[in-house]
Amino acid sequence: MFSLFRLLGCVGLLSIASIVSYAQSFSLEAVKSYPFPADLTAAAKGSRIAWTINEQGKRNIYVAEGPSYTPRKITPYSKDDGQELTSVTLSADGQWVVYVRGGEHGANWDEHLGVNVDGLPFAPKVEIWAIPFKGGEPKRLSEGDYPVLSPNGKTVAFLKGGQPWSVPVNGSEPAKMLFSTRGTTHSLEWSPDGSQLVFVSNRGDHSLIGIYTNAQTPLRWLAPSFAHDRSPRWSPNGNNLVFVRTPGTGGAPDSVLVRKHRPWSIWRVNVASGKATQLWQAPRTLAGSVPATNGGFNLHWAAQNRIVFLSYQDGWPHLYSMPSTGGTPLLLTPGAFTTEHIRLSPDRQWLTFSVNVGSDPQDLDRRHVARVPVDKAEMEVLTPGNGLEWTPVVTGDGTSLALISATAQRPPLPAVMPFGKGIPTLLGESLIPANFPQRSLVTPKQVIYQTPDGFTVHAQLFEPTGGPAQKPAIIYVHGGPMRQMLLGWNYSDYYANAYATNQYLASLGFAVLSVNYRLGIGYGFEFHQPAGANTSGAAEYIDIKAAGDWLAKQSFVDKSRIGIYGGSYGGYLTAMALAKDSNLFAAGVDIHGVHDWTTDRTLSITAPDRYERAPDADLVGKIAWESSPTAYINTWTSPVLIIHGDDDRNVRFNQSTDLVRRLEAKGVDLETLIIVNDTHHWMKHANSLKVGNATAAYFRKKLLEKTKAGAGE
Ligand SMILES: CC(=O)N[C@@H](C)C(=O)N[C@@H](C)C(=O)O
Repeated sequence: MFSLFRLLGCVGLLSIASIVSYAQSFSLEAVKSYPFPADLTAAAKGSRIAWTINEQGKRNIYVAEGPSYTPRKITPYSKDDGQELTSVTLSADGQWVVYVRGGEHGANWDEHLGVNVDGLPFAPKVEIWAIPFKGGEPKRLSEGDYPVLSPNGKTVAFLKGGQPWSVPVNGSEPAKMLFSTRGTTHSLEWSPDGSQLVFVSNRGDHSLIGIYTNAQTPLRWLAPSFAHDRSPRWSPNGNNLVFVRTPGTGGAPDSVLVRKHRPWSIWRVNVASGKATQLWQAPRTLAGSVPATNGGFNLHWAAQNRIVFLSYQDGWPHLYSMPSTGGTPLLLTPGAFTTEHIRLSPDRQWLTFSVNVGSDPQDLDRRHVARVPVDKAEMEVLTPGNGLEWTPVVTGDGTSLALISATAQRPPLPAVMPFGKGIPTLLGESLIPANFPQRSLVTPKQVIYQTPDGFTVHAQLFEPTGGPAQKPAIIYVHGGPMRQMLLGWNYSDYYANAYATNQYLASLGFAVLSVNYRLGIGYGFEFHQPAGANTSGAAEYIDIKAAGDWLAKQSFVDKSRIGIYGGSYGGYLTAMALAKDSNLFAAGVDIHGVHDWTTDRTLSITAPDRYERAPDADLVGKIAWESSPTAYINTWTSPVLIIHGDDDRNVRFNQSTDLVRRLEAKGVDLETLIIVNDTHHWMKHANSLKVGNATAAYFRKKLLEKTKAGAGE
C-alpha cells in the first residue's frame, strides 16, 4: 500500500527523472566542440584572407583566397595546450602570415608572460612566428609581441621588453633591437613607403610620439607636450600624421564618485617640420569623453583627405569624418545603435563595421555587418536578417567582404560575400563536428523588463522544451562589464563559451535568463556608463535583482529554485545576489568574481601615496565597501560553488581566497574548484569543460536536490 510519503517520493523521483530524461539530449563536450573563428584579416592586395580557429583548445591558422575561398589549415598545432594565437597578419603581397603564439592578451596585467596550463617545467614563451601563405614549416622569428609587417613584406617590427626590435620575415637573420628609449614603447606603425616607423613612448605621466628612421638617424619627437599623445596614424603620402591627445597624469586629485568629462582631442602634425595643429576637441560632456568601446578612438586617415574616428558624443558609439585640415565632423552613422569592429578598407574609401541595427526589431540584441563611405552619411547594413555577423574585412582587391557569421543554433564560421550586395558563403562548415547538437539548441527569446529605478533591461530566455510546468531557473550574468550577450552565438570566445553553457543548462531542463545589465554595451551611453554603478554604489545589481523577481513571477518557473551564475564581473554580481538576496536566489556558481572592491588596486585613492586627497576620498572607501559582496556576508545563506584559476591576470585569485575564508567562517554551504595554472579565460579547453560540467552538476544537485528533498517531506 502506498503511503503518502512513498507516493510523494515517487512523484519527486518522477519529476527529477522527467527533468533529467526529457532534457538531456547532448553533452557539454558536444555543445562546446564548435570550431571558434577569430582574428579575421586580409592582405592589402589581392584576395587572400587568414583567420584563427580554436578547435577544442587546438588553435590554428587557416587561410583562403578568391575566387574559391577554400579554407586551408597552415599551422600544425594539435594539442589543447593553452597557447593562444594573436596578431595574425598577412603581408601586403599575401606571401607571408605572421602571428604571435602564447601569452594572455585578454589580461589586465602580465599579458606577456607565458601561459603554463600543462605545468611544464618552464612556461612557454610569447613568440613571433611566420609561415608562407602557401604552407610549410612555421619559422620562429623571436620572442616578442605585437608584430607589424613592413609594406614590402620583408621585415617584421615588434616589441620585446618594452622596446622595438626587427627581424626579416623569412628568419634569415637573428632579431635585433632597433633602438632603445626611455619609457615603454608601443603602437608601432610603418610609414606607407616603409622608410620610417612611428611609435608612442609612454613615460608614465606623459606619452610622446616618435619617429625612427634608421640606425644612423637620431629619433625625432613630434609635438612633445605634458600630455599623453597616442594612436598615431600616417597620411597616405607619409608626410603627415594624425593622433589623439589626452591630458597628462597629474593635477589636484579629483572626486572619484562624481562622473567627469574625460577630455580628448585630435591633432595633425607635419612629419618633416614637427609642426602640430589641433583639428578637433571632443565636446566637454560626459558622453563626449574618451570612448570606452571596441577599438577606442578608431582613428584613421582615410581617402579624400578625411580623418575618421569614433565618438560616443551623441549617446551612441558612432563614426565621424572631417577634413584633414579640421572642421565640423560629419556624423556618418546616425541612429540608436552601436558600431564595433571598425576597419578601413584597403583603398581607404570605406569603413566596415558591426552594428546592432537592421531590418528586424530585435536587432539591438544582435550584430550585423555594415559599411559607410568615408565622406558620406550613407550607411548600408549588408547582412540584415535574424542571423548574427561581425568583424567584416574588405579584401585587398576590393571585390569581397570576409566576415564571421552565426545563428542561434549554428556556431560562428568565417564567410565571404561580394563587397556591397550578396549573401555570405560559409567557409569551413565541415569543421563543425558531426556530433555538434545544432538541431537541439533552442532559439533564445528576447525579454525586456523595467527596473524599479526606470532602466530598460534586455535579456535572453533559453526555454527548455517539454518537462514539468514549473521549472528550475538560472540567471546568467556576463562579465566585463562592458559586454553584451546576444540572441545567438557571441563574437567573444569567452561569451561563446557562456552561450554554449546556457544552451546545455537549458537542455538539462533549466530555464536560463541571460541578463544584459547596465554597464553593458549596445544600449547607449547612459546605460553603459550609469550613475551610482560599480564601486560607486553597485546600481547594476538592481538589474540582477529585478531579473530574479521577473523569473519568480513567471508561470513556468518554480520560484523556490532560482539559481544564478557568472564569471568575473558576473561572478561579482552572483556573489552580490547570494549575499543580499539568498531568499530569492537558491544557489549560485561564482566564477573568478570580484568580492571586495576596497582591496582592488584601482582604488588607490582610498590609500593615497600623497598628502592631497580627493574631496570624497573617505566616502569612496565606504561606498566601495558597500558595493562589495563581502559587506553582506552576514545575510548570505544560499549554497555556492566558487571557482577560480590561480594564474588569473584579470581578477586577483585572492578575491576568491578571501571570500572562501569568510564563508567558511560563517558556515555557508560552500564548495570550491581551483583550476591550477589557468588564467581568467580558461586557455585550456579541458579546463573550460571542467568548469562548465562542475557548474551544471552543482545546479542539478542544488536545485533538483531541493525537489528530491521536497518530495521526501
Ligand atoms: C576588464 C576585465 O578584466 N573585467 C573582468 C572583471 C571580467 O569581467 N573579465 C572578462 C570576463 C570580460 O568580459 O572582460
